[in-house]
Amino acid sequence: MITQHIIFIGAGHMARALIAGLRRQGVMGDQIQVHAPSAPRRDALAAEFGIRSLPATAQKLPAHGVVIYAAKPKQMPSVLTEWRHSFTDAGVLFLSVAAGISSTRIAAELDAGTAIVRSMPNTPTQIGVGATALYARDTTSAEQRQIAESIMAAVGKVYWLSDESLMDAVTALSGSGPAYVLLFLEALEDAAVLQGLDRPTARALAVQTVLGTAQMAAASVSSPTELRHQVTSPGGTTAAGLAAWEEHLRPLAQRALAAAAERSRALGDIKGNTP
Ligand SMILES: NC(=O)C1=CN([C@@H]2O[C@H](COP(=O)(O)OP(=O)(O)OC[C@H]3O[C@@H](n4cnc5c(N)ncnc54)[C@H](O)[C@@H]3O)[C@@H](O)[C@H]2O)C=CC1
Ligand SMILES: O=C(O)[C@@H]1CCC=N1
Repeated sequence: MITQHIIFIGAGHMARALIAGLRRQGVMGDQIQVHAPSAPRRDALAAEFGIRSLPATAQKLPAHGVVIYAAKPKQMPSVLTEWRHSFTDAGVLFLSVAAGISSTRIAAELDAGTAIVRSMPNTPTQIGVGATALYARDTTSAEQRQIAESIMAAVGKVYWLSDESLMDAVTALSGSGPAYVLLFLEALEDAAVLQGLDRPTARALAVQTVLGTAQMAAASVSSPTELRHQVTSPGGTTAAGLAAWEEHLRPLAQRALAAAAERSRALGDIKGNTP
């Protein structure tokens, strides 16, 4: 059970996905507060989820609270400057979801000894099926690691990394991944419409096919390759379709993940990042 007070800095898409997931899991509205400069944005979250809405200005943190950094990477320096003195209270955990920003960088801006966990969740957390990678600095106690894990496990699957440099690859895969899958769904839907299906039927069949296949892969001990062979009759329709996919898909996946990982590394260069 999550009993800690959870303080969100940032009221955007990722904060909303996490808050929605935590509330669905029974975390109480009065355990969660959200800080952001835009009152309409944070007030909308407060109204939707029954949580507290507060300005972006720093305030005293509750003992053993968890601060979830969910503003943009480029806002991290000014936010840390604003909040750094609030972290002097023992037991507060800083849990970042920001792409690219290393825990070493965060630690340099906060009191030595502040507990820091860096994470990379994704938007399916909002319905409890997220994928989150976590990395803890050695200033983080076993109990605080467990708290970070409980928060992210409440909204999906959790994977610990022992090497923080892998976070860029994780960001490229599961952090950005929902957008790739959604683009794939759009492309399948449009291609099916081109083949004559009406749009609602095309969309429903595309979504159910991706969902069912992902569930089958998750439930199976067989590899994706073995499962794919079960679908592929010699000389059949699947083999014909796969030949077209094979021409581009693997090199494209490599290019896409390399580009996203490179962008993650660039976001970590706080002076050079733009979004
Ligand atoms: N959207 C996604 O799928 C994922 C996003 N992330 C990370 O989550 C973070 C937030 O991303 P999004 O929610 O997509 O962005 P967003 O643009 O939707 O939200 C950013 C929020 O930060 C707030 N903000 C700006 N300045 C602030 C300040 N000084 N103090 C407090 N709040 C401030 C804004 O008002 C806004 O509510 C980023 O660091 C991103 O790298 C991580 C995983 C997935
Ligand atoms: O696009 C981004 O930068 C963020 C990080 C992972 C998903 N969205």
